[in-house]
Amino acid sequence: MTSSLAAIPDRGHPAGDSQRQQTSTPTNQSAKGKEQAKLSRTGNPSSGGNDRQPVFDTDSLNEQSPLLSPSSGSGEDDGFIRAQALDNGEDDHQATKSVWYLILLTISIGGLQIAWSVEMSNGSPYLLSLGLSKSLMALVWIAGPLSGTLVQPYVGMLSDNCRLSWGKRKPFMLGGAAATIISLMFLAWTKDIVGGFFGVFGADPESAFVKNSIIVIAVLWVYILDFAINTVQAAIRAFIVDCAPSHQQEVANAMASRFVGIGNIAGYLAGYTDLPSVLWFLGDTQFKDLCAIASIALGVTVVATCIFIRERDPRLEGPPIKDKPGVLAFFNKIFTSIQRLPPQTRKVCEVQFCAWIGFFPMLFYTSSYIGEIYAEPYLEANPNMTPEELDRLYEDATREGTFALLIFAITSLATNVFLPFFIAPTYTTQPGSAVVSPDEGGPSSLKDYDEEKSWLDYLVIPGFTLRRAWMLAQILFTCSMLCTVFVRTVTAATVLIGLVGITWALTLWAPWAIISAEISRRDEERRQQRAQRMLSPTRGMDGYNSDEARELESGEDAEAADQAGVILGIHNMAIAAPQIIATLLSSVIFQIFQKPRGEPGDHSIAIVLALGGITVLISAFFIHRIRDDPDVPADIMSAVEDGDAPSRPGTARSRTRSHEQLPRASLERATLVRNKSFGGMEY
Ligand SMILES: OC[C@H]1O[C@H](O[C@H]2O[C@H](CO)[C@@H](O)[C@H](O)[C@H]2O)[C@H](O)[C@@H](O)[C@@H]1O
Repeated sequence: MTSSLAAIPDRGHPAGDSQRQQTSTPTNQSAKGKEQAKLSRTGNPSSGGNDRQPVFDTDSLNEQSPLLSPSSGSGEDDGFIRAQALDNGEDDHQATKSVWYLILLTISIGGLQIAWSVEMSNGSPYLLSLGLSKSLMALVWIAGPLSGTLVQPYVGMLSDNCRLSWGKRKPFMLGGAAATIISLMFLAWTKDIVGGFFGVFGADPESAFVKNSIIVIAVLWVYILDFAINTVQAAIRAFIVDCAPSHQQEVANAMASRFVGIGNIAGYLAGYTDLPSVLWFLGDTQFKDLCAIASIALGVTVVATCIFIRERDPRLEGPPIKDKPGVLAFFNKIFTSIQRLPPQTRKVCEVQFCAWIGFFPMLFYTSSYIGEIYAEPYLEANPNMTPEELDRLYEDATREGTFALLIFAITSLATNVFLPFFIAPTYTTQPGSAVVSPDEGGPSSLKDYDEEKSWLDYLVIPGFTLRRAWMLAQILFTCSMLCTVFVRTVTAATVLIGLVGITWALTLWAPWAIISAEISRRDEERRQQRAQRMLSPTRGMDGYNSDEARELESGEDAEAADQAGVILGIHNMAIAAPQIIATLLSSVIFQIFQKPRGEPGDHSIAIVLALGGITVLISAFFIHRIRDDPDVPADIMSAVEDGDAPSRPGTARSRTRSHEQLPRASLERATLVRNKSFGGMEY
């Protein structure tokens, strides 16, 4: 795998750096590596070339260097690995990334979303067309939440412990994508494959046996598909955390949510188009064509991400935790990991757990809700419709409902595109930053503040942080859902659903941004600690002495075990598990309030939606308890807010002055980086 940082412009590196990376051959790297890996005092191009500060020459220390092979055992090479580990504090991955990098990093989640939207919007009609009964449909719907609850933490755990040279997440992204594509293809062609197979043995394709076999196998493929999709989703989310720098987690996740929005709309629009007449070569039915499109989109985007974005070599992290095999051990591990979740992540999980009880009915029953409102006056006017008339009425009603979902998807995407420009930045300490005082050469970590203030900065609403926007969006959701009980026109109901598109946009963005920033910071701290350990002469190549290595193997150093994969997996459990609860609760409410098909006055869905709105209100309260700047000491924060420290991008002159005013101790802690939420036009 080639170095992505050589291919993609990276603002964190002067052009000369990346050019050198591109032109360095293994031979000349090894030749100059030995002398340049030494700690040397050289001019730092990032600081204008007029200062002298301790730097490592990263030319000879990049992860492609043959000198850095963890399997190498020579003392000299060991020295290089240690040097690189020390240098990790300022490694490529913490440098500010360009918008192109972020696009390539997150585009695969858009490809995946097309697969999701095809399954969610067309999966049920397809299975019904095969003859599956509506009552058994619930068995299929439960596959999504079930796989989300089980697969994502498992994949997270496996990928955290993966030590393949090409990365921890890429094997799961590529393997999961291949499995998703295979499942989509088999699902779409089930009738042909199963019918053809039994046909070889002379079975009648119209026989009950063949038809039932087709249904059973199709349902099986839906389960495999959901498990495969969740594998890719878990790996991509962790990949974003691993590959975006800590201070760009907000913007990376904003980008990801845009791709989710684009993927959704692309999926819905493809569903509207008469595909067999245009894409006949992909298949003779709408569902076959949709599955083919989703497969191509997923395959292309995942491969693009894997080719252009370089992961850290996980072998440099030392040996993986040896988890005990077995189902019990897995649940035990998850339970332990839940107990020691990082504080912000724990709070976000509480929010998600409550919120998704309310989101699930909104996502799944919206079209039926709008449809009921549409049908109501016709049913009142004509209580004795024939089954055919009812079918026609509900077909029109479903179209109205689907239109509302399209408005919802458009509002959501528009919010994801434009809202980031208005969000006030939060601050984070940057563990990967060099802590060097100005008199020693200036803090290179504060390069963000060198940027000129652009006109986009004037769009920012002071105090309107991502967390507050998220909280307000949840309250908006509650208000909209409570209104569903009173609304009686399709237009008004469509407006309510359009409004909750804003909530959905923030749901796809804020939680991941908050969690990812926290995990990314912790990972970086851990890398630095490891780097320090590696400098100790009593340590092994993995940075641990023999006692620590034993602890790790036995899982005693449990704190070190929880990385992005397992934490994000647990976060996904907090999304998926409440969907199971919501399914059960809503079926109870339907039992009580639902009226027979064709009878007016059925408001059962509105009741479910309104109750969901209340659980989302509880989640808004939990958001209220999350801090905007959890890791920034109060004195530093107030210095920033008072303008004593560089709070906003300003001129280099003002930056330097405010730095000189800070005491050394504060300065060291004030390796403060702005967590930008904005859209990417700034790059
Ligand atoms: O988080 C964004 C995603 O939300 C849904 O996925 C979640 O629910 C699925 C079951 O309905 C579950 O399998 C998955 O693990 C959860 O993340 C939604 O289905 C996706 O479209 C969306 O990207």
